[in-house]
Amino acid sequence: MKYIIGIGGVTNGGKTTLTNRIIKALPNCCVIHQDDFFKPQDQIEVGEDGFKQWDVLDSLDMEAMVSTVRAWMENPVKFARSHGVNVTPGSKEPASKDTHILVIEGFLLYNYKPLVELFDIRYYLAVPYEECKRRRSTRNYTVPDPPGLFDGHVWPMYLKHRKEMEDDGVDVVYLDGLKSRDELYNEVFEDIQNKLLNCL
Ligand SMILES: Nc1ncnc2c1ncn2[C@@H]1O[C@H](COP(=O)(O)OP(=O)(O)O)[C@@H](O)[C@H]1O
Ligand SMILES: NC(=O)c1ccc[n+]([C@@H]2O[C@H](COP(=O)(O)O)[C@@H](O)[C@H]2O)c1
Ligand SMILES: [Mg+2]
Repeated sequence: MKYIIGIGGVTNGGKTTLTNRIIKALPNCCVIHQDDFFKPQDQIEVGEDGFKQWDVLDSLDMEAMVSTVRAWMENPVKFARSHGVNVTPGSKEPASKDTHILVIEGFLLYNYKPLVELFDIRYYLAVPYEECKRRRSTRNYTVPDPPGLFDGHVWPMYLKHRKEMEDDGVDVVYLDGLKSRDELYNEVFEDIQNKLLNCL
């Protein structure tokens, strides 16, 4: 069985932190980080507001990202081996036989049609404005945020994409990013275990 899990939501919601714990706990589990698909800086458009438009689908090579997901779907064992993931042989237990899991994490997972339909379950981490702004101010991206980027571009784009996703009726499981790392991990891990058992 193949199972694709999305961990999406707002920047600094805790997606990467949660993902890194979840993938360690699941068997035969590969991961794809959307951050790895940002286009080079010189290809990022500058908006009328003067800011580089990082937080839009055009800043990402989404075709390459979907191709990577499809490569996993076609041959998860080959994908795992070529990405250094240990593949354990299918045990005789029905609950673990030939189960392959892919976790995809990123801030714009559910606004791109060819990707959104590939998920078996979609988690969505959210944190309020003040906390998001506070966490973001401590982050060091490969390209540092210029002054005013959060209020001028990042937060408005988050609200826009979230509204589009909700208007499109995308089915997501909301997670409260204010909960502790442990609480989030336990909640999501338990939910995944139950979903996997229901699938088998
Ligand atoms: N549950 C949490 N509670 C408080 N801080 C968190 C939590 N999860 C992550 N963080 C912190 O918030 C920041 C962003 O986390 P990160 O996992 O990189 O988020 P994202 O990938 O969604 O941008 C980091 O400084 C991280 O240590
Ligand atoms: N990885 C990069 O090359 C890069 C560059 C500039 C901004 N960013 C920021 O990364 C954010 C998405 O990543 P997180 O969800 O982990 O915060 C976006 O809000 C974007 O502004 C990333
Ligand atoms: Mg991240």
